[in-house]
Amino acid sequence: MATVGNSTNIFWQESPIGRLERQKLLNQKGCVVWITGLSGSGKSTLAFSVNKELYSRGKLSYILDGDNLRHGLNKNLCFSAEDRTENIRRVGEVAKLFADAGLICIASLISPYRKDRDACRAMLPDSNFIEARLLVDARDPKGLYKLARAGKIKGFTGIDDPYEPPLNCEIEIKQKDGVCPTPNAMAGQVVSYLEEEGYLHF
Ligand SMILES: Nc1ncnc2c1ncn2[C@@H]1O[C@H](COP(=O)(O)OS(=O)(=O)O)[C@@H](OP(=O)(O)O)[C@H]1O
Ligand SMILES: Nc1ncnc2c1ncn2[C@@H]1O[C@H](COP(=O)(O)OP(=O)(O)O)[C@@H](O)[C@H]1O
Repeated sequence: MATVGNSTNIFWQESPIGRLERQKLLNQKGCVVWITGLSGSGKSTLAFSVNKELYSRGKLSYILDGDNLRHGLNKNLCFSAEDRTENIRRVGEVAKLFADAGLICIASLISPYRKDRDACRAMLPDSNFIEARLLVDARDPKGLYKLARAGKIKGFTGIDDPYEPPLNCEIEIKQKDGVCPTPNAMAGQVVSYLEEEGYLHF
């Protein structure tokens, strides 16, 4: 008998087909690529590009994008510190399931708090949490910064809400001479890392 959180009398059920069998089937290793950065820094663009590049190499990945998940799984959450923490916790748990399924799970969320990202890292076995930080000038295609600067959106990350950069991330994507790398170049940096670390083969 076990108690987990608020659940009592629950038992873990182990399937005879496990992570290793699925990884062998897919000829890849499940992991989470966690993309963090300000709104408009290119998280979704990078996620799409990595997803496409992996697809072209016959590798299965799946994107968990903050904006999209707030249309469903996380539609009851707002942008208070408490709700952002719950947002990241839920996505971390879902990402863990996708990695266990053998997929390369690409999570792209602002995830502004270091402790929340570190909690997701701690959910994953071994070193299967790869944190990629986008350190580039944010763009404003949705006009949100303009609204936030005008005081029309309160608690906007980077304006009147905090962003805590990673202290030790696996991948940092930066501008060179003030120029942002192209989406393909950014994705190349991530895919090369996955290749070098052995995630693209079983
Ligand atoms: N207050 C505030 N602060 C930051 N962002 C805001 C806010 N309100 C709405 N949005 C829009 O929500 C998108 C970010 O959602 P996330 O789930 O990634 O955010 S978080 O990780 O919980 O902080 C973010 O999308 P991206 O621009 O793709 O990052 C915004 O479009
Ligand atoms: N590497 C890049 N080079 C040029 N434009 C980019 C690049 N990455 C993203 N963009 C553009 O910047 C804007 C914000 O990108 P997006 O991926 O939506 O960011 P985020 O998901 O972090 O909010 C979009 O208009 C996108 O087309």
